[in-house]
Amino acid sequence: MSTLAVENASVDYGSTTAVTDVSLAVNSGELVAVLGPSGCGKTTLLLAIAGLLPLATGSIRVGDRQLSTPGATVPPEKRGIGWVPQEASLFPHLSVAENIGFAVPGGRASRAARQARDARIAELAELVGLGGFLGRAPNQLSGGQAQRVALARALAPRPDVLLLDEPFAALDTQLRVGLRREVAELLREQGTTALLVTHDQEEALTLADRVAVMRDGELAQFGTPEEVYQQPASDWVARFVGDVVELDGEWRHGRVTCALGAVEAAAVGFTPRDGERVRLMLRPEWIIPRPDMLARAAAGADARVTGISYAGHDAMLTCDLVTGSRVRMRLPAVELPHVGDELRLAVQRPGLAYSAA
Ligand SMILES: Nc1ncnc2c1ncn2[C@@H]1O[C@H](COP(=O)(O)OP(=O)(O)OP(=O)(O)O)[C@@H](O)[C@H]1O
Repeated sequence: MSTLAVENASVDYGSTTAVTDVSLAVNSGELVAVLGPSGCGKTTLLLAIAGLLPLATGSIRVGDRQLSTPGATVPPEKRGIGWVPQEASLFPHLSVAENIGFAVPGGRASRAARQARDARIAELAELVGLGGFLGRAPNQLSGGQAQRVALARALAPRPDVLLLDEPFAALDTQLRVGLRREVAELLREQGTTALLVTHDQEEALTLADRVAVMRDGELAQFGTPEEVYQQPASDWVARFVGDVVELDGEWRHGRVTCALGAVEAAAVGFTPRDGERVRLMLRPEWIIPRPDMLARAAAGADARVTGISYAGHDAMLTCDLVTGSRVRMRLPAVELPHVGDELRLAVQRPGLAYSAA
């Protein structure tokens, strides 16, 4: 597999620019998720990488091959790029084996070439867990099985780069979670360089080595899942990637004085003056209860639990602060407080301060 380098790429639909000046380098064997809300340009970027749309500016390279520049686009079938679409879109009149082998040369060639092709089809069917399904027709497969065939078909010609366009979106929740984990493991085992488009934050954070967050055609942040979640580059990224607790406050000496007390914080993207109004953002699990009496003296704020949303492994608590604000706090569902309990809340790691302007 090879590296994929997208540099300053812009893509237009007539007078509408759908992708603006995006630069993205995917290392060999890396799985990168392109995450963003509907209409932000994810699919357009993928189509340009696949060679189905021309670039208005910039370039796309795989390894040392220049594949797209404005005015020159290597056609899709010559780019060495595989595509797994949202719905499997298998050829209905072909068997599973014929679908997998569709893009593998050798069908009408010598006996040795045919044998190599059949071996590749069998190997891939095994790889995606469908070794016993080679003779089946697509209409005899479940949605998850069809999507596995689509993955095997895309991997069969040994592409340099694999593009996956929301491949799990059409599957029900349980199947989606299981299949996406399997697929990520398989891609890692194969050392596949892959770009996965999704609008599902959890999918991006759990599967990818790095996440490219897109907004309105631009790259809003490109980093590891931890970076994107713990150090969002803007308040928009913070809100889009996960739950946030937002409080207005005043910046003073590296702390934000707000309804939760004087909370230590890092300013993101600006240098606040002492006394400046800022917006503090916290993840709900950064807030913890301090039920012990000693905590009374510690920084924090008194609160009453007003709601609990139980999710099995953890729970989201809604707490009303005596100062009048409301915050949400995520706790492991081991020993949970009850609605009506009074707690003292503290923040266990520095929050993020964004400009209130
Ligand atoms: N063929 C087209 N002609 C004109 N504009 C288009 C065309 N296809 C997409 N667009 C516009 O380009 C922008 C990006 O669309 P794109 O499909 O890339 O977004 P997306 O992030 O993949 O969205 P979704 O998650 O809903 O699939 C949108 O504003 C869309 O309306």
